[in-house]
Amino acid sequence: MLYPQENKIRGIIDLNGVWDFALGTTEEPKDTVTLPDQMEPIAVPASYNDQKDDIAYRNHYGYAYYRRNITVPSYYKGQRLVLRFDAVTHFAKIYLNGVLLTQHKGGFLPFEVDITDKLCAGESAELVVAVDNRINHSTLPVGNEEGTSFMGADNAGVPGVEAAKRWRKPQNLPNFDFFNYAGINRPVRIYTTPKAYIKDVTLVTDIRGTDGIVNYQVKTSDTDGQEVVLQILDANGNEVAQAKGTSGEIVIPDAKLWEPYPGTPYLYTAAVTFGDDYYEEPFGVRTVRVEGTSFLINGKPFYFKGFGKHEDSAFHGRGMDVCLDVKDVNLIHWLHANSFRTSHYPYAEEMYRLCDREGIVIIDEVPAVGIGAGAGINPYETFPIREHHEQVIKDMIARDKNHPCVVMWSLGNEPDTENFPESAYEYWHSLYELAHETDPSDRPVTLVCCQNNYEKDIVTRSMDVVCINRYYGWYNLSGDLDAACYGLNLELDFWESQNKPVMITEYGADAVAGIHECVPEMFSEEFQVEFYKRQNAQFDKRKFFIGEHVWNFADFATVQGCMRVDGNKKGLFTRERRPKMAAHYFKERWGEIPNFEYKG
Ligand SMILES: CCCCCC[C@@H]1NC[C@@H](O)[C@H](O)[C@H]1C(=O)O
Repeated sequence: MLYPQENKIRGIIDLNGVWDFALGTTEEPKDTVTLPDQMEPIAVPASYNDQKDDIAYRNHYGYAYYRRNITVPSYYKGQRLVLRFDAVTHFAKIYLNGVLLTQHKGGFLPFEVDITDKLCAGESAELVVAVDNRINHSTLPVGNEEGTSFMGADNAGVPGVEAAKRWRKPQNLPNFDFFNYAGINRPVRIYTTPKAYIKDVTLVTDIRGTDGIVNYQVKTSDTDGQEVVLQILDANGNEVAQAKGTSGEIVIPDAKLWEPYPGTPYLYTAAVTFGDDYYEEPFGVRTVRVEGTSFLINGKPFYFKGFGKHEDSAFHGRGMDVCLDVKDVNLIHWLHANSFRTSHYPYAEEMYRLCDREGIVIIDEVPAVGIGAGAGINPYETFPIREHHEQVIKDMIARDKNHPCVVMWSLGNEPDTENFPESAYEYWHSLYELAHETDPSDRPVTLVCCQNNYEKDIVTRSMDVVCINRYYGWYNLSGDLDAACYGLNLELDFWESQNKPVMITEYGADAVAGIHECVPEMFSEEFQVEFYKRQNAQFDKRKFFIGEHVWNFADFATVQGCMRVDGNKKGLFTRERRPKMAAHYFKERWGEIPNFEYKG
């Protein structure tokens, strides 16, 4: 799916700004919608939860309604009009002049609808978005349907507690550790194209000697066979190659490669012309593949230095904030980091475009988090999520397939892979194959694994890269870093025998900024540093170990719970991006670790 673009042919009508808003109920609006008289202001894009200090906003459960008028200027007469939502979390029903236009399930990927025959140039209409924030066993991310949220506490069996759980209003119980922010979290736009238009562009790059190879495919609307012309422009806008036809191979002589920062992330542009339509797609010439226990970018063994992140900030909630994205990218450079995982959902397209430009490597993850319910319930037999899971994998790859910064797909985070190993293997291996089949560039595919019995888990070892989340010394052996390193090394011995590249995709300790101890203790900044120092020393001894992603880049919001101190405090930075001691530690450590050939 192409990102909306304003150029010499295509136009954009920006629908961001202040809309009207009202909380609804759990009753689903049908084919028509009527809105309450009283509505309040709401900013788009942003989650609605923190835009008003009102527990009803914060803890809402069910539908919420957004409304605004839209107008198509008359100078777009004769153009095709497309209404595009970059993300509405989690389920959206879109109404034009009160009549249902479309609907979409999934809160982290774009959807669009052609409104050419619904709204004429020079006309206005009322646009209404009904958004449902409820999560359960059929959604991704997964919500618990009874009991508690992830890390929630309970005293099951106590009469008063059990009665209160039956008495209380239905509410979201996230089976994941991030606040269930909801609403129109990313931009809304109408974009225009000619009636005969470019539907999609696919670019697969390779390196042959000093030449760059671009295998391309251009999909177009059905028309009378007008010609496709594809120009490759260099960073100065000069044509370096050209091809005609809807698909083919283009050679870029002496190509400049896309290299991760502090290398040069050189970007070319594929300028596509089809009839009157025109679209420019930036791309980079680079290769990615796994070879033995190495992860090769441009044929060189890459070492991941970075983190799991979140789209999370004050006021915006999970709403897109390009200022914060630029700030975070600059902090990534400041840390001498080179990568991050889009935990636990695909991020806004603007962040990938920024990382393409800045040479930051991304592991791209679908919102498949929370697939597990303990040893008693087999989620693979009871959670109705398979079809939706396949859809989000296809949609993520369709959206992000041309980004040079994306080097691996993650099928999900911390599912249950040990209690029902055969069911788990069948579920995840078929999704692994689907991702490989779907990606034209056939990137490596992984699944991020939770701290578990790695000897029983037959899924994690079957991935192209073993990605483990481990909390030795935090969630187990708490505070005892000697025992933690002993246990960690036993597990690393196991992984050494698997002959796969292994990276840690999460490890960390909550540190409340400002808590200091001469003798490091949990929740102090000193302990967070000591935790990393000790465990990194173990990783450094293992050549098959190809990366360290700390959890998390920054503190972030979660549901309330007795294990969360105003959210999750495992950040290297506070939520306001103030560095803790651990940020300074990693800046020094990562400043000494090269992107390539680390450990020889
Ligand atoms: C009991 C062991 C579970 C460890 C799971 C650790 C969790 N991984 C997924 C992340 O989204 C959480 O924030 C992280 C944590 O809690 O800080």
